[in-house]
Amino acid sequence: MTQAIANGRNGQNGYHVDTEPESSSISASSSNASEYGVEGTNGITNGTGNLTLNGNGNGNIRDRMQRKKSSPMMPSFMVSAPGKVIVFGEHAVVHGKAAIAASIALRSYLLVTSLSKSRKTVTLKFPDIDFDHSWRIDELPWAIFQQPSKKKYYYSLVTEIDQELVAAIQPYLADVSPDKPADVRKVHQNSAGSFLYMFLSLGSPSFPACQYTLRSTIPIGAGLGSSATIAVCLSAALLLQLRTLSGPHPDQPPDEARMQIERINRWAYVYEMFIHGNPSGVDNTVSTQGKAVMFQRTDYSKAPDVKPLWDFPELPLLLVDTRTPKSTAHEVAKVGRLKDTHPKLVGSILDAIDKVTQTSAELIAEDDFSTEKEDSLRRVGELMNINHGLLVSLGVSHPRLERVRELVDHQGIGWTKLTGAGGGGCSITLLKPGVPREKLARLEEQLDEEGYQKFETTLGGDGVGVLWPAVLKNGTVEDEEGGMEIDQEKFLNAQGNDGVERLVGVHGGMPGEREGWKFWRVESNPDI
Ligand SMILES: Nc1ncnc2c1ncn2[C@@H]1O[C@H](COP(=O)(O)OP(=O)(O)O)[C@@H](O)[C@H]1O
Ligand SMILES: C[C@@](O)(CCOP(=O)(O)O)CC(=O)O
Repeated sequence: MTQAIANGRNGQNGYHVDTEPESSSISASSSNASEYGVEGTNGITNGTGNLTLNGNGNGNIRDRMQRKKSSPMMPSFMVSAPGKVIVFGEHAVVHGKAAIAASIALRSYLLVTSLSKSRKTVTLKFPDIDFDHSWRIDELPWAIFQQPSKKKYYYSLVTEIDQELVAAIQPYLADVSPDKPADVRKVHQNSAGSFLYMFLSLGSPSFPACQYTLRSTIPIGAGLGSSATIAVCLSAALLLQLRTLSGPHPDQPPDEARMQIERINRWAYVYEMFIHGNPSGVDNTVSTQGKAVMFQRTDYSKAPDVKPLWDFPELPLLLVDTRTPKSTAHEVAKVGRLKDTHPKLVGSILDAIDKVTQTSAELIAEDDFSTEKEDSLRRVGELMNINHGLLVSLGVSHPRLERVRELVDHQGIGWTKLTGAGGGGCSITLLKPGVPREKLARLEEQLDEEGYQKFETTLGGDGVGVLWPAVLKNGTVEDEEGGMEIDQEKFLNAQGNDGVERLVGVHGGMPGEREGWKFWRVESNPDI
């Protein structure tokens, strides 16, 4: 049940009391407002049992709002989300088949800084892609987003992008990066459009002025889900600013944590839909939840089936970036066209990929499966090779990916498949046990000479995390008692990926956990 409560100027402040069907026990104000000592700007709580409505839905609320004190600014905070590899099932997953994906240690980091009320602007600062733009909040097209037939809430399940709303955003993209080359400008406008769609859907004209500064250690457009990490970071940040998330905190019951993750994931998917058109949602799901998942979306009007694979093995993987840019939308559309032209044939290739995914899930669930056993690794490796062959037949490989197979598989070093959309991007190799060190060193040299980038990464880390407030102990002279505040300048000045990791990383560039970052942990819930 949803009761939208206007403050007398229908929808002007976007105040609403939401009783989420599947979550009526979780309050919109939740524990974090008090936990973090934040008095919000636009939250009216439910779940407290003391909020009543009169006939026109605004009486008591209006009284209270008139009495509402001016609220202090939110502290700066950070959100982080991991990239992913698809181990089995990319492309087939767009057509309703299962895929297995796992999070990786490379992550995006978003710093949210509040501005004084007089500023009234919202800013995106994405230095990795040289994008910086501000909008005046009160000039944005709120009216159309808040029409009763269009209005969405933090818990809404949005499964398609509304083209009328997209059209309403267009004028606000016109002055985005006017001096950049057309291709760069398109990327910036796409980022801006996705953000505005989510901001306007969730926010209100009274949303606090703020800046979103993003840095990422994930190569862009390489098949490691970089766009999904941004989607997840922005979704979590907005929902936190609206105080519609509880936690994360260490004692949080797993089913409450699951609900928070579900909310973040739903809105991250909206961002991904805007950027990609027809994404399966596997990237944002694994980025939100972390670890590894078996994912399937048979009906695009419903939420996907997501089965966490808590015991996903720590496979010895080599991740290689071809450094050849690709477009996910382009590769997905190519497969779609091939399917339209040869429905039966492509249908059976997609079925075969599904079979590979299912077989691998069964294999790694076997009691005697072990990453120490050659036979176990060989069977997974063979499935990866089959999956790659099927992707080749769908036309989504690339000569640079085939060259990795030549250098690695044909030398007996491992089993390789492309990961993500293909057409460039990255490959993953499952390394054969017992390959001589010299052989591996030669491979690394050769990859380096040919302009490939190699990543050593672990699979299955934490999903979306929050650092609230943005204060960390870095063991430097800048640390005051209680830590060092991460401000925008420090964040922007961090040198390269290592600098970002050292300054704000969830592990601080070291093994183990760093104090400060918190995660919604859902492991112990057997139902998801
Ligand atoms: N570090 C970043 N900063 C800003 N935007 C980014 C960043 N990384 C990715 N993006 C956004 O994501 C898009 C790439 O997404 P996509 O093609 O799906 O690649 P990937 O395979 O990495 O997910 C970029 O065009 C840009 O809009
Ligand atoms: C090809 C696809 O299965 C994965 C795309 O991954 P990426 O954008 O290359 O990280 C598309 C999707 O699942 O939406």
